[in-house]
Amino acid sequence: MIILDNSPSLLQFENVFYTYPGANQAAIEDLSLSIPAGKRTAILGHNGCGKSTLLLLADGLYRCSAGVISWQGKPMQYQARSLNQWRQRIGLAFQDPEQQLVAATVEEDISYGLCNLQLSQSEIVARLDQTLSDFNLQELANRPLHYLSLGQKRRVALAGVMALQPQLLLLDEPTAYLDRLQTRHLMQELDRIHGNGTTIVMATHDLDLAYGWADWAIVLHQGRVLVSDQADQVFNNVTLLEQLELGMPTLWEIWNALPMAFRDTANGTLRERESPPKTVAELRSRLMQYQHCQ
Ligand SMILES: Nc1ncnc2c1ncn2[C@@H]1O[C@H](COP(=O)(O)OP(=O)(O)OP(=O)(O)O)[C@@H](O)[C@H]1O
Repeated sequence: MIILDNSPSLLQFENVFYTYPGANQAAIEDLSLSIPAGKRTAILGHNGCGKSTLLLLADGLYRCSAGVISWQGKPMQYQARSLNQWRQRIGLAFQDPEQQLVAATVEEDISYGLCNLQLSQSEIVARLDQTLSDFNLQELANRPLHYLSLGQKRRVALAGVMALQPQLLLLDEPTAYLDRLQTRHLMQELDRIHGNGTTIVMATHDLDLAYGWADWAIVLHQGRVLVSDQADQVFNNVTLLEQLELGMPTLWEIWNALPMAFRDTANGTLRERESPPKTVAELRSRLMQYQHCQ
């Protein structure tokens, strides 16, 4: 079921197909979706369901075998010049930052993309400085990339994408291999980026992460969209998530395992069902509120 959001759509896929050379089955099959502007969209699904392929198609790195991919209604053109413009609007951070980083040092890598935009020297320097500061990379600016940890490489790769000031940021499993602290830092960076007006799409199989972060969710299965809807609606669709064996977000499960009385909130004389909490802090605060009322 594909629900259309009221927000204007930035990116649309219409009946898109993609088959890898030599493969006998399509990785993306008759896929239609719309990415709402201003939202945090999570693309969910098992390994191999087509998340990375979808993002590579969205960035124009792969060309669909059939169907149309459009930006605000204008179909993607695959000539080098059009693709260059396309990629100024849409930035993609790869699952593996090693595939993204091309230069010798942090500073050179971030400058590389800026030089390709043919900006003036002063604009390049200004954007480089701003990006190093935004991503807290000043101390690493001259560090060779091969000396960096994976988490640092991810930060540099994301910084390189954001230096180009895209309107839409695509992230492929951005928290893979990151520890909890690095994940927290990344999510804070994403909050800042989103707060500055960038629409974000994140492909992930981490349901807990998506649950706490997304306001829109798309579930992929075998190269097709099964559902595209408000994240709360998707996470409340127990039948679908269980059928796909995707599991349920941990906080959602804890909340629903609590006795009914915990889950209702006093509102005057009425008691209303609250929506499940999105963070552990929210859950704790609601439990304390409940104990306080007893
Ligand atoms: N280079 C390739 N050549 C042939 N088939 C590929 C290639 N890359 C991916 N595939 C196949 O395409 C399908 C979709 O893969 P894709 O990497 O897009 O899935 P994914 O949802 O991103 O998986 P994961 O969560 O493991 O990253 C899978 O069946 C995969 O085996």
